[in-house]
Amino acid sequence: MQMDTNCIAENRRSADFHPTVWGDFFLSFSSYDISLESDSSSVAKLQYLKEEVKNMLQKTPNNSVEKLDLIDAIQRLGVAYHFDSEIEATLCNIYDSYHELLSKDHQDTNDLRVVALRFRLLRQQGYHVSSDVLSKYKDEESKFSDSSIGTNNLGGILSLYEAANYGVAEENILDEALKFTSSYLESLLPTLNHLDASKVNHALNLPVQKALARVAARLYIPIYEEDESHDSILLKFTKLDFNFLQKLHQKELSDITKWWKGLNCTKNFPFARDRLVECYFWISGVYFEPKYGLARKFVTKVISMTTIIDDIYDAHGTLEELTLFTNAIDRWEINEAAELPSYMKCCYEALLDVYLEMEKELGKQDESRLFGITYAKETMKQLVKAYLEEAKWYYSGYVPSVEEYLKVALITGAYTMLTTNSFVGMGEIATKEAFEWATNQPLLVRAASIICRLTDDIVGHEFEQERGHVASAVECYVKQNGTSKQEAYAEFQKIITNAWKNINKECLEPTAIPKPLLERVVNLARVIHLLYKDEDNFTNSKTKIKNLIILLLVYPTKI
Ligand SMILES: CC(C)=CCC/C(C)=C/COP(=O)(O)OP(=O)(O)O
Repeated sequence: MQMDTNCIAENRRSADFHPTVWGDFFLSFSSYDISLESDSSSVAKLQYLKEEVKNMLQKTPNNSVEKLDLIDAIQRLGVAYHFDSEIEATLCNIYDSYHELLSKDHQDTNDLRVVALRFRLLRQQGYHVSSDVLSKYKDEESKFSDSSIGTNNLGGILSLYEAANYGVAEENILDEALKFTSSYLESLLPTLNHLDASKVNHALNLPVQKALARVAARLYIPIYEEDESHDSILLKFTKLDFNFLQKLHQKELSDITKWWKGLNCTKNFPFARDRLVECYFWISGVYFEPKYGLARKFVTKVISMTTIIDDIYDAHGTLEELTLFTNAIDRWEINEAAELPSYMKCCYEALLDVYLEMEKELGKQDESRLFGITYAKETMKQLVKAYLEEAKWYYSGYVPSVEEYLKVALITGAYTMLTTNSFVGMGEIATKEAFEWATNQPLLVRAASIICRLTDDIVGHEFEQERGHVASAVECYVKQNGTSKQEAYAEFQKIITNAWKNINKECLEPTAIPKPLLERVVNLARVIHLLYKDEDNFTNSKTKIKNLIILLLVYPTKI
């Protein structure tokens, strides 16, 4: 039966989200054809430079400081994906001779910059090397201090700071190092020259461990260029590669914009956030490499639909409609659409189409890979059931305990759904075992979900409460403990810090599932750090995220 939505329309909440910043802007990039690039001179140049960098990697001795610096630069510049096997082989070799190296009385082994860099590169690669190696940089009182580290040792402090971000639980020495270096770097800022200040600001804003590869690369390129010690071949290769990928991303976004226009959001979902480009930015943070093009397209569509669905549950839908919608999703059957009010029907059909299209695309490649879609749909069903649970709490004015809230709100953060959906287009590496892992709340996904939920609640709860929204973690905490909001924020920050430590731990060998899959989850957490750390830059997308999108997806880097 078709419901009359007009008669209850006046009771609906509205959040007054600002309209899309981008409109049809990316449609203009429709003519780019990557296949035409394959014989062009710019691709030949790119290939040539790539070989040069590879040669450089092969020629530089593994036990040299130059090799560590080269790997660090390649990773920071966002081109490590071209040299995965070379970097893996080098770091494996360094790890094998690590203890021997440390026991030798060698000048490099005492240089904090080098010791902390080697430690970090190995941890980043998943080797659980001991942080005790840093204890010799403490003073007699067993504290890090400027005297123990040496004045004028900016390189050493920066290197220690980056290393300290890779701590796991109970690694007090890294906690102390992070605390000391963060405040020391802050205090140095006013005294530094332009280049050093840029390095410090970059590190404080986006430590390597929390940085999305493309964002970090785009911001690091000018810093690297300004540094006289840069390698000009690597720099040239990085810029060409950045621009080449940018064109590819523009074309993908153009194609997805065509699909989005077909949904006519302004007419069909005027109450919802129209954030397609921001969603693409989110998912290209999860994977940016060319080989994940199909996966990117699929998950961008999924997350854009989820944004509309979230706004239906949080604001526009009545409880009766939401119950209908949840049941229809649970049955996942196109005929169910007939039972829904027209705005929901539109959304339901579009959502089912997204999965159907992916099923067809995957089926063309390999029928045996379709099982991933079943897992992906299942997590979408769980997500809307949790949305409904929150809507019921809202309508009954119920404020749960923090524990009860998180049981539901870690699902409504949508990171289990996005993790699972992000595996679908990743090919053979995403086995049934990997999907089982993703859907059973493993520690890594739980940690990313905690970061997502608590960061979002800290920055968003006031605006949400004003417009009428289920209690967030902040309201639940305050009610349960009779404290101030500030105390709740402080407690949640501690939980977020621990969640990052769990992320670090889960990325150490031996990992539960292959690392390229884990990387998606870590990147999901990194997106939150970037977009939600200070405010909800996704919902209010006119400033920070707009500028990042301009840097990443509009203007090429100057060659
Ligand atoms: C992770 C996903 C799916 C992102 C898509 C956009 C989205 C729903 C963001 C969170 O919005 P919100 O702050 O309104 O979320 P909530 O209503 O859960 O607080």
